[in-house]
Amino acid sequence: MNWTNAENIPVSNNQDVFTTRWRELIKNKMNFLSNNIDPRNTSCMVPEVAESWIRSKEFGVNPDMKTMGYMLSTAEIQELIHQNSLLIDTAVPLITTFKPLLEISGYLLVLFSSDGTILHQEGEPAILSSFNRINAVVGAVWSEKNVGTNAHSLSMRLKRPVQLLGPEHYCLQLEDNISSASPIMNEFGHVIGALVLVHQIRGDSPWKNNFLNLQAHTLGWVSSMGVAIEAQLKLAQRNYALKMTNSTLKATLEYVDEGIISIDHEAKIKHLNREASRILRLNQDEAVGRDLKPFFGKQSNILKALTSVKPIEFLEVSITNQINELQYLLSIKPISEDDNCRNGAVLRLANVDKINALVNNRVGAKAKFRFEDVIGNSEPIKKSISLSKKYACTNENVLIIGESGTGKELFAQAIHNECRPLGPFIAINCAAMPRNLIESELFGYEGGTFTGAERNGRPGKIELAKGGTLFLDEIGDIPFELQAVLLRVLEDKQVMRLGGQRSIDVDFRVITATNQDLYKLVAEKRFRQDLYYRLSVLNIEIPPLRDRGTDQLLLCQYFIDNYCEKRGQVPPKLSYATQMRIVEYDWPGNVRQLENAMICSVNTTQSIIIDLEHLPKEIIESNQPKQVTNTSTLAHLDVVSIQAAEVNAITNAIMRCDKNVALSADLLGIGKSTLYRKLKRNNLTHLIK
Ligand SMILES: Nc1ncnc2c1ncn2[C@@H]1O[C@H](COP(=O)(O)OP(=O)(O)OP(=O)(O)O)[C@@H](O)[C@H]1O
Repeated sequence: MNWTNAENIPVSNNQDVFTTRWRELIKNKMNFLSNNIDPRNTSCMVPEVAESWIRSKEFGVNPDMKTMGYMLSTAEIQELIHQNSLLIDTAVPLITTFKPLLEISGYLLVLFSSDGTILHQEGEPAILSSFNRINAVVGAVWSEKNVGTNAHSLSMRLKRPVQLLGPEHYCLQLEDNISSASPIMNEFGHVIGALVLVHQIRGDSPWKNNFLNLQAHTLGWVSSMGVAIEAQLKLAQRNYALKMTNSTLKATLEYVDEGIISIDHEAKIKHLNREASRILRLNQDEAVGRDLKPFFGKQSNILKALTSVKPIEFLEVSITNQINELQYLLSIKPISEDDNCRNGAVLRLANVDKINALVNNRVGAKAKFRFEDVIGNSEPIKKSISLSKKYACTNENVLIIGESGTGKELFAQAIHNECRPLGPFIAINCAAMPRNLIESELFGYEGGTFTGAERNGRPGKIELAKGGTLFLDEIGDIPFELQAVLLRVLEDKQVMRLGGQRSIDVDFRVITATNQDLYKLVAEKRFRQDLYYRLSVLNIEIPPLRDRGTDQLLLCQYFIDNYCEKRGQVPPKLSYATQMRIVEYDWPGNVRQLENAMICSVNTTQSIIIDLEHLPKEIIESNQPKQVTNTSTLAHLDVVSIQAAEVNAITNAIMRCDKNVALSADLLGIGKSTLYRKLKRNNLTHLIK
């Protein structure tokens, strides 16, 4: 039907407000469309509607079009539905509840996306099919740009409910409708869609009906539906966020390699991660609701802590599952609403072995030397290396015998790295440790064992060596009374802490070292014979430095190069006389003494030569030099040639005399002209410039 001619509308004497408004609107639209008369200047026009008419005209919308909007492609529709899934899932169930009412009342309820595309609609079959005829179907885009002024576009633009009365719609096809629209906004106030309730007025003279009351109701209805959808959306969004947080938390907990258990106020399991279910040997379903207390046996302090409001940190506990008893570090964080009432707690179980490995790593309980680091080509050292390599991969205890500073620990580390490189290397010097501490150091202690001890107890070095090597240096100095305990640990491979009740399994290898004659100590009853035999299953002797021939000079250069490299310095060379003294010297302190002597010499010399005078005093003044019978000892060495010695001497003198030629010549015991000649011959004239 066409109501665009206002003159066709009969005006009766008792014409009501509604009819008058309808008539005026038609008149205005005709004036605007045909004569371009600005609709904003008319009293019956809502300004926002007038502006929308103007925009619609500017967009080039044809007010007489028969089918409205345009269709999206199937793929575009799928994408749109996916993007608006939360809105659709929330709004459609609500719209559906009104379906029976809509079907008998001549109404159509339509859900639009924020860009004006139809997402869903329900209504009376007659109105639905009449709207379908003008392309009001799911996937059709009905924006202001292509269908002109309409209620849903205006409500989304103005962010408030809007009602359009028949001729207020821009297109003729919509003029027999009263449309009430409510925008739908998300929690951030962004418009995400709109809901429209359309009432189609049928009959030839719609203006005769007073729809004022109806208008008020429909606008109220659609607005409250909009509010309800928004509330549902917020809830759905929160639920979604909560779900996401929950699954992120779950994934994080699964990833953590510690056992995490949450319990209620009675210590019943509420949730546990994969590691905890592995520790307790319970799958996650059977664990929920189970009492956690039995897993801690009779450890009364833990049983109390499980239901207490006080947190605990890193308490050593043993957990008994169906198969075995395991050591863990337990932390409990109570969850309480206030200080006195506890709702539950979260427990953390950290694997003691992993923590020990971490601590060992951090405190440097690692062996850094390998056999490649053992410097020496002499027959005696080559023999020690080859024997050590043979013994390295057996699991037997090894006793290393050698004078002080010969490299016993170096060999122990190399043996460890050959077969247990990933395990800890725990070294104890039995001579350096106070007698009263050595026992607790070795075996550890339980909490409260003695005054000054840590409250929670502490593992001993033997426990820390689990999976690796325990290196007991100067084993001859271990107190006699401890020898029996050590023997038992070595035999049983179990350790009991001081003050403890339970034995802890320890798998480790023992390497001992001594510079004493252990068998003599046995004869003197200062060392237990049974322990001696247990420790010395395999023996390795490290030769003293004086028996290693030219290894001494190899070691010298190795230590000089190493030291200078660290300091970014050019390594000096040993003069012939220095080399002679080094091989003659007896080296009572062995390699350690030689290393220190080289560090001292590098620091003393100011030049590229280490001369006799730069060696430590005891070596220079040593009055019992070892006789070098065979000068071929030095033959393979980097012996300084006479010319090189001359260059060194001249360089040295000129540097010491601050480039003063006369003084330098004096110092060298030659004349000035001879010095000039030598400088020239050796290409050293740059030194005096
Ligand atoms: N053959 C070698 N090659 C390289 N460095 C060595 C060699 N022998 C010993 N050293 C070095 O000499 C120093 C002393 O060695 P180490 O501590 O192993 O001797 P030790 O016999 O265990 O001494 P002590 O009897 O005093 O315990 C260390 O810095 C070590 O790295």
